[in-house]
This record gives sequence, C-alpha cells and structure tokens, in this order.
Amino acid sequence: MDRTEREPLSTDEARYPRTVLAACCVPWDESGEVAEELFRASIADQVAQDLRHLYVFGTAGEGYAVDERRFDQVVDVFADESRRHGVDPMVGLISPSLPVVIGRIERCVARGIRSFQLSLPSWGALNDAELATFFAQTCGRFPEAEFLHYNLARSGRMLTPDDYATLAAAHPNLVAVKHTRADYATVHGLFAKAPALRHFVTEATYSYASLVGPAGFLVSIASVRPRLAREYFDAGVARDADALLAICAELLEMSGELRRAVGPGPHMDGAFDKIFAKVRDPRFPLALLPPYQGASDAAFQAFRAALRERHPRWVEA
Ligand SMILES: N[C@@H](CC=O)C(=O)O
Repeated sequence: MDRTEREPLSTDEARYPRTVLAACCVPWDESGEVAEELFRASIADQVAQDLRHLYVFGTAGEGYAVDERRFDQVVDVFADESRRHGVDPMVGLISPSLPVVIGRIERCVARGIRSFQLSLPSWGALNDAELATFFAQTCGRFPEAEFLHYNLARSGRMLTPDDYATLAAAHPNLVAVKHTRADYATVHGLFAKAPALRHFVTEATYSYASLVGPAGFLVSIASVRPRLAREYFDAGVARDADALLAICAELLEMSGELRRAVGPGPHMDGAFDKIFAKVRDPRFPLALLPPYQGASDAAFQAFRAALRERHPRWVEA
C-alpha cells in the first residue's frame, strides 16, 4: 500500500450527517433588540458559502443571556431565514431551569422546529440521577425532535464517552455532540464507545480527530473564510494529514493573533465570534447583551489588520 493511502475508517454509524456545523451570532441594535436585516444577511451569507448546518443560541449566539421575548423573536427570524434557503434550523437551549428549557422546546416545536442543542443546567453540576432526568425530560419527552448535546465546562459537568454510550442507548433521538475540548484519549473513547453520535470538534482538535474517526467540524475562527473552512473539513474526510496539519497550523496562529488583538476583558465566545462575523460583514455590531463585555472596535481592526498582513488568504478581497 502506498504510504499516502489509508485504511478506510470503520463504518460510519452516526445518526447525524458528517458536516461543518456553524454558529449564528445575533446582531443587537443600540437598544438591545435584534437587528433583523443584518441577522438575515449573516444567515444568508453563511448559506451562500455552503455552511448549511447552522444553529443559534450556543455561547456565541448568547443563548445564556436572552429573555423569553428575545428568544422567541430571534427564533422566528432565524427559522424563517433558514427555511428560505432550505436549511433546517437548530436552536440552542441554555438555562439553569428545566421548565424554561421545556417551554422553549414546546414553543419551537409549535413553530415546526425539530432540531435542538442541549446544554446541562449549570447552577450546580448534575449527578447521575439528575442527568438521566434531564435527558428524559428533553430527548425522552420530545421523541419527534432530534438533539445535539453541547458538552462544555461552563455547564459544570463534562460528559465522558461512557456517559454518551449510556445516553445514546437510552435516547435514539440524541444524534450528535458538540465538544469544546477533548484530549486525544477522549477522542478515541468517543468513536469507540458512542459511534451512534456525530462528534463535532473545533479547529485545534479536528486535525487529529478526523484522522482517527468520522469527526464533524465545529467551525469557529475558520468562519472568517468559509471556503477554506470547507477545505479543512474536506482534508479531514480525505484523511489528508499534510493538508490538515498545514491548515491547522495557520488556524492556531490566527487564534494567537485574535487573543493578542482582544486582550484581557471580553471572555464570552460571542465577543470573539462577533469579530469573525464582522470580518464577513463590517456592519455587524460587536456588542453583547449586558452584563457581558463585547470586543472593542480597535480589537476588531487589529485582528483584521493581522489577518491581512500575515494570513491574507483568510480575508476575502
Ligand atoms: N462558540 C461556540 C462553541 C464553540 O466552541 C458556540 O456558539 O456555542
């Protein structure tokens, strides 16, 4: 066998497509209301760039900060614009209150939405019995819907490959997981123990994960140039290690530029993701819902200048 040929990966049994998953940020106007036309334009831009698996209300989309009125308004616009482009909208659910989560799912289901992103209630880390109740009251209660779990430290409990094996067996409509961090041992464990779930990982982990299993790509900083984000994803599907490592190195350098540009202060994902959205559309506001601090315009300018100077292929002419 030629050195560059690779053994095929074991059969892909996942319940959700292998694809690029992308967050939608919500632009707020000066009075804190959704800036509808800009929001629609940013969704349309992502779809035009072939990002067709979109979600709103992860951390970047400030799902933790919205009240019920803004939640419903944003969902209405997001669902309408997504469907105009033939895209199935996924809605994130972040709340310490299970009744709030259930109420949001009910209102979305009434609007014909069937794809959701679940985060664990974060006020106190759930124990095993509470974890089982949470999934029974979401996945179990809404069998007509499908759920991706957002696995993040902010929720107080990071789920393990063994947790996912148990949950996937109990809930056929648990279809995918979004991992914010996973070391190499965990990556292997996920593919071995929970192959029914599609495991999405971000830029730094995707190069390794896609060489050892059918990883999905959760795009973050690479969203500044979706065509190249797609190239990175495709390199993973082809298990082209040289291309993966080269693009990964660029993305890691770009993350360093971003951290230098933003500096201390803003810490919620949306502060960074809104910079990426503004690279795509200079009209995109950087503000987050209070009390959270967005990045400054100077930080955006510094990041864009660094991209233009040191990573010009990542900025569209
Ligand atoms: N920023 C993402 C998570 C990626 O790490 C989100 O929107 O939830």
